[in-house]
Amino acid sequence: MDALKRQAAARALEEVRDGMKLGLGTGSTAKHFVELLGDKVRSGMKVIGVPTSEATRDDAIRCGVPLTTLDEIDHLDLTIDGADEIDPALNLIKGGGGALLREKIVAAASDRMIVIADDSKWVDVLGRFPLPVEVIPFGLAATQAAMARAFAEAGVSGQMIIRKGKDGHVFVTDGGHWIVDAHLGRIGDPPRLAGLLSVIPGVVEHGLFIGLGSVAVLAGAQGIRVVERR
Ligand SMILES: O=C[C@H](O)[C@H](O)[C@H](O)COP(=O)(O)O
Repeated sequence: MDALKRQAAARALEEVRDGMKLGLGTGSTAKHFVELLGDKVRSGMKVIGVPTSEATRDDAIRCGVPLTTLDEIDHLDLTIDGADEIDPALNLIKGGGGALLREKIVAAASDRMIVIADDSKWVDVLGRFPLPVEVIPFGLAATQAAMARAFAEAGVSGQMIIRKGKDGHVFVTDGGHWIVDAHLGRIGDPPRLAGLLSVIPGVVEHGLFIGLGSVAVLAGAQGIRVVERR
């Protein structure tokens, strides 16, 4: 699986040109990309990256990739990031690693987003992977009740679980928020659910990426498949 992730990352690297401003994703697949990009930088390629998490910032520094922020620049040419699920419309579920907020800000500031993954992430319908929703701890019960109403309106339902870290304590995102993982099973209309979740005051952001992925690079046993958003 790890070899497939690296193959997808290597294929995406072919799209990177000298001088590009890049969004650097988070997770095990994006980490391969950062490492391979580091090799290119060492051989003379000039790029600058905006990391989508503290973990990716550390990786990029380790690999020698020059960094900036979206305070210093307001626009990126290309973001390369992983995903937890990808559907045929290139709607995504992201946030399994808890980085969805910065990932979405960075993807939205980019001309293009290439999603890199092993082909196990490709699904007909999103939702088997629990949907991460980043929330403000204040008023959590009220926010969860509003989320349940949004789910009902979008025709889905399921358990909501506050994410815990490996240490057993509540997982806290880079932005200081919590994550509620919603086990919905099958999300029939992702854009509708995304819209309903976005207007809940206690929801900072959710892991549905709609219309952001431009291309998916999927590595499988049969080779690499590149899918463009129609
Ligand atoms: O918050 C984490 C990100 O959305 C990741 O890109 C996503 O979870 C995929 O990670 P991985 O490449 O490790 O499967």
